[in-house]
Amino acid sequence: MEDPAVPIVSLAAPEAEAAEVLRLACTEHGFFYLTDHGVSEELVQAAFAAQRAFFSRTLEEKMRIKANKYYRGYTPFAEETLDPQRSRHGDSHEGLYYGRHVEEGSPEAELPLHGPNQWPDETALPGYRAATEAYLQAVAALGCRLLRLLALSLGLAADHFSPHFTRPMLFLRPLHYSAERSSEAEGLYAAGAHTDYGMLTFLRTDGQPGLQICTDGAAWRDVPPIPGAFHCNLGDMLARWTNGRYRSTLHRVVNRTGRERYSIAFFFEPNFDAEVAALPQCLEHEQPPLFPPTTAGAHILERYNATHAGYGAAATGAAA
Ligand SMILES: O=C(O)CCC(=O)C(=O)O
Ligand SMILES: [Fe+2]
Repeated sequence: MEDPAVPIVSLAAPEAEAAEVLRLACTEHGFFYLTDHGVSEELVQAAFAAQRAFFSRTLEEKMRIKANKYYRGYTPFAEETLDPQRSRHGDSHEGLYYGRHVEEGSPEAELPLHGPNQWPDETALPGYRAATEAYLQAVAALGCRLLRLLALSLGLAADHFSPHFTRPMLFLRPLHYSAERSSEAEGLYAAGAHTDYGMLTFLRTDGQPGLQICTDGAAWRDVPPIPGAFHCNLGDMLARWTNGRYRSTLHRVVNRTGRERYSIAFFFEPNFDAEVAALPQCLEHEQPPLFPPTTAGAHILERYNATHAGYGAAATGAAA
């Protein structure tokens, strides 16, 4: 077999071995494939079937669950511009956001991004909610497994990150890319170049190519899907936490096929109030931290505001 584009972390390997592969992947690539992860293919395919059914509804129907003030729900085509510098159009995808359910009126719902999900009508899309929730739960459990390995890979106790994930922020983001070909000349991208904001991202795609990464500041490299594997990558928050030792790598999606594409991203983030400050283990030779301490919530909100046209309006309750 040809060498994979980025390392493969197998959860079937002994923990110490997997942690070592993960460490190399995180320091050199910021991306890896995750295999033997235990999330059943049936569940994944059911989640994809549900999203295809949702995105095939009319715009009017989809807009009934337009992202609310908690930023959960539907975001139409071009609402997101991941690379405002190079893009002259909004990204050619539409999407959805779901998270951990937070009861309206509960103290936690006072926090930005925390609140109830908005689900499409069950009679129009029977089974949609069950398939999507089952997938969300499965990837969240996988996220917890990865946290252990991540801690071990940094030479920390396996449960180091656990206290920061007692009320995690979970963002499930089903995406539907249009068939429109990307054009660098026209500043049109399926998903513009960006780094992810948070801690860990778990991505599945429908098998269509398009995802590219840039690790050297110059060349874009394809990261083709491996059947059954997750694409995983690290976001800026983990780079901050590890004082730059673990990389948050620039990536984008380009459409060269003229075909539609579906993917489901899952962003696994700490509690809103979790403090994110450089780990002492990552401060070599008394080198000062590269970033001031922050909280997970403040960090995420800053990035949402920069990339989502609808976010500010939704969060303040203004008509978008
Ligand atoms: O759809 C993909 O392949 C990548 C999506 C992505 O990078 C993101 O949503 O942050
Ligand atoms: Fe991304």
